[in-house]
Parts: sequence; C-alpha cells; structure tokens
Amino acid sequence: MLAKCLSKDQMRMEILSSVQRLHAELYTIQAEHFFVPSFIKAIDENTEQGFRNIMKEASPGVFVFEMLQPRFCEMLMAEVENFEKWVHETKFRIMRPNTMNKYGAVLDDFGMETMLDKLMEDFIRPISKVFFPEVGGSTLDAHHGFVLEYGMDRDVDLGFHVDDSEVTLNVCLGKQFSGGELFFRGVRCDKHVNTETQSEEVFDYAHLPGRAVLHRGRHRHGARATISGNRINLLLWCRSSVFRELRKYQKDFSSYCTECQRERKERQRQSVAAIKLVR
Ligand SMILES: O=C(O)CCC(=O)C(=O)O
Ligand SMILES: [Fe+2]
Repeated sequence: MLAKCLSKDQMRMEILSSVQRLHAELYTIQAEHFFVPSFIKAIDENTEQGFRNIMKEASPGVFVFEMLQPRFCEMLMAEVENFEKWVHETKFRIMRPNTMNKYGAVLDDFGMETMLDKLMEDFIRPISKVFFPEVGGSTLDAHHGFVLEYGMDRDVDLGFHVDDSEVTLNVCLGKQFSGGELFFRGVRCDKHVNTETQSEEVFDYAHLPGRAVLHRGRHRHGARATISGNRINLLLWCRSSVFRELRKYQKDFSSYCTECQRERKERQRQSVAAIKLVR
C-alpha cells in the first residue's frame, strides 16, 4: 500500500477494515480474564480502604499494584506484534504514540478505543477519584492508549518529561529485560516544570510484568535504558476536560504542584512577618 496522507479517522477506518484480529476477546473488557482477583475485588468494593489494601504508595503520588493476568499480557503483546507485522508488510504509515517514541502502537487506532474507555471509566476513574481529586481524577473522560516497546532493536530509553494526561496508568506487559527503570522527580505545574528536584522527590522504580504504576501526568518522570531483552508496556493517559477548562483560569496550582506550595508558604511567611513589623 502506498503511503497516503490520511486523516486520523480515515487511517482508523483503513486499519479496521484491513487488519485481521488475532484475539477478538481483547476488544471488550472481561474483568475475570483481564485482571487479577485482588484488583477486581478492590474495584467491586470501591472504597478507599479497599484500594489501599492492594495499592502501595511507593513514593508520594506514585501507586503500585498487581493488575493484569499473565495470559492477558501475552495476548496483548501478540496482538500488537500482529498489527506491527501488518504495518511492516503493507508499509502503512501509522502514528507513533508520541513525539518521543519511534516504536510502539496506539491501541485506539486499531480498535481498542471502546475497551480502553471502559477501562478508564470503570476501573481507573474510581481509583483516581480517591487519590487524585485535585487534578480531575473523578471526571476523567478521555484517553490516549498505547503500547511502547524498548530494547536494543527498539526505543532504548525515554527522556525526562510530563505526560499530556491528568492521570497515567503504566502497566508492564513483559517480556524479559534488564534496565528500563522508571525515575520520578516530583509533581509540577507548567510554570514550574523545570525547577529543581528536592531530595525527597527522587524515586526510582523497576517495573515487573502484570504490575501497574498510577501517577499524576504532571509527575515528572522518564525511563532509563533497557539494557537487554525487550520491555513492553501499556500506557493509558487519562484526561479530564472539566479539569482542563478550569486550569485555564487558575494561577495557583498549590493543590498539586510542590513548587506552588513552596511559593504559597513563602508568601504567607512574608505577610505574617510584615504584620508583626506593623504591630
Ligand atoms: O517507559 C515507560 O515505562 C514510561 C512511559 C511514559 O512515561 C510515557 O509514555 O508517558
Ligand atoms: Fe510518561
């Protein structure tokens, strides 16, 4: 197939009508086949304590928990491989997940948009409502879902960045690899995104297959080089249109930005000092 300039919708239509699905069961959520029992139980309970029972807050604002069954991880990797094979054979021009990756595939582009919407609405939003309310966690209503592939023959690492999301779900699918640790360096608003990291904000994490990491999109992070093997993971950038609208009119982001919090405390300290001086 010749490389044509297609709109996103045209591209999706072309993919949907041409690519043969490998595992049809991946395209609709079947909780008991996708998730581990502890995760399903916590979602069914839908209480803060229930979530805390399965989620470890490994560093402030970074939650880690067991989420996906090994068989689901394998099927999803095979599905992406199948799609990539078709892309390669037909020389079809696809969009990569973001400007930082040369490899990886947008799951929404080959039929998984509805399934991922449900994953966000029924599973990630209830958790985000509890742990990330100040960044629109309870009103997540859009997503960008993709798979990334790292290794010597793929992308090697990922630079320091913030995501175009309010809440990000990052699940390791496999395969076997060494290296590829995630590093986190504190939450910042747009204005403070390049400010210094405080020592208590430094957090490095080694991902394991089936395990999920959930964090605010504004939590600065990156991924170190995958030294051997292939590291493949599922990313769901969850967005809230309500939060994005509100953000336009806000100046102070001290509800989540550590630097805004520091500035606010400093302003309060100065006004208390000024009052004392007047007295
Ligand atoms: O490689 C990873 O696990 C991190 C990916 C990531 O941060 C992103 O895609 O936004
Ligand atoms: Fe990211």
